Amino acid sequence: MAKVLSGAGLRGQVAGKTALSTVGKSGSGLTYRGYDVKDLAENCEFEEVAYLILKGKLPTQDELATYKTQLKGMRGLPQALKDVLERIPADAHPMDVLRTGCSMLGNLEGEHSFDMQQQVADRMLAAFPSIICYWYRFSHDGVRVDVETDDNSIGAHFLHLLHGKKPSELHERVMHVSLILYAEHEFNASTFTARVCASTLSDMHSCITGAIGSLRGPLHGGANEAAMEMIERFTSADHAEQEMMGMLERKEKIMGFGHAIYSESDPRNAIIKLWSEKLAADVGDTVLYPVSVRCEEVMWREKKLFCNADFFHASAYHFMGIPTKLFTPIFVMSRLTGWAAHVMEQRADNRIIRPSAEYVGEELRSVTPIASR
Ligand SMILES: CCC(=O)SCCNC(=O)CCNC(=O)[C@H](O)C(C)(C)COP(=O)(O)OP(=O)(O)OC[C@H]1O[C@@H](n2cnc3c(N)ncnc32)[C@H](O)[C@@H]1OP(=O)(O)O
Ligand SMILES: O=C([O-])CC(=O)C(=O)O
Repeated sequence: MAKVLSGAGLRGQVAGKTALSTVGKSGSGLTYRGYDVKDLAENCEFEEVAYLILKGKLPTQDELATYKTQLKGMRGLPQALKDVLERIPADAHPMDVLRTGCSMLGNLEGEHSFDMQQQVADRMLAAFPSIICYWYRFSHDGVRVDVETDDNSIGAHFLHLLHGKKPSELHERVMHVSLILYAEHEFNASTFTARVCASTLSDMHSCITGAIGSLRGPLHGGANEAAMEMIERFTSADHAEQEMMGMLERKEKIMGFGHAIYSESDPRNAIIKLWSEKLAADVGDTVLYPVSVRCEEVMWREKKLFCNADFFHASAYHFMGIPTKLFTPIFVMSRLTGWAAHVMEQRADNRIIRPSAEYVGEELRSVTPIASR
């Protein structure tokens, strides 16, 4: 049954056109340029999907190899950017680091013409894992990592920089799947932010910096971190159930559940849940995965609320040894493709986005001189 889409938050309003994705349409729940996300997650690497989203078609073997080589060559960071990253304290939120990193990159390598948009998007795709890991390793371990790795994928590059060693095949595959699942999602809040910014004919770095700020909130991308903070407090499935019942009674919001558009399930959940289960077996987990499953059961039984893409990402990332505060930055590393493609789409058929407001303030009145107020 489709969700009734109306009311506050612009729900149900068509705010523009897109050829990039469909969300919650009958049949396959999520498609990128006509391909079901499940199909893409089963059969593709993230770089193929990034190419699809940014350049409009799935690459051939040769095109993919050339694209990956090109991205590999763009992983380095200018010294001035490294200097800025070294000044950001260890207790900063990594999403704020990425926001600053993206903005600084725009100062150093600005988009001077829209002809550069593809190149600027590719550069960010290659540089964001370097930015986040350079800062993380410097501020937490006092190490200046060499960000120019020869890893064959963005996900492997990220895990290599983070852990100081190449990831296992399993972890690299999970990163491909995760980055594919997060890559694009129509007019969600952060993408809409990017499109509003693009509609003023602003530069790509400004659009992406704004989008990072929108994704950071716990009602959007920040939910994967909030979900992790919740599930790690539970010591067993029964304990999880008991605590969740209390939270529901107190009408607390439970992060990682519900969705603005989907009504019965988020198609990305079943996919990442399966990988979380595999990772749980790989690390011998007997707590976090069963806890997560019980949370899912309780929320459906009590509220008919389902896990969104963020919920099982929490345990999956945790099993790969990724610190919780880096969860949402990984979302950025992926969603960047959707954001940039939306910016390009907006520019190709632009009118400044400027809705109207319903005025609910005072009627017209005159100013009382300050001495008489
Ligand atoms: C993957 C990337 C994403 O951004 S997915 C979303 C990530 N965010 C979260 O997980 C945060 C928790 N979820 C929420 O806050 C909402 O479900 C979000 C996603 C913001 C959607 O909001 P909205 O469209 O307003 O929800 P709704 O109209 O379906 O709400 C109906 C009633 O159910 C409630 N509800 C909803 N979600 C939760 C939840 N997670 N925990 C507890 N209650 C929830 C709403 O408050 C609403 O209740 P009521 O009718 O106002 O009494
Ligand atoms: O579409 C939304 O509102 C949020 C979401 O799931 C996403 O951005 O992936």
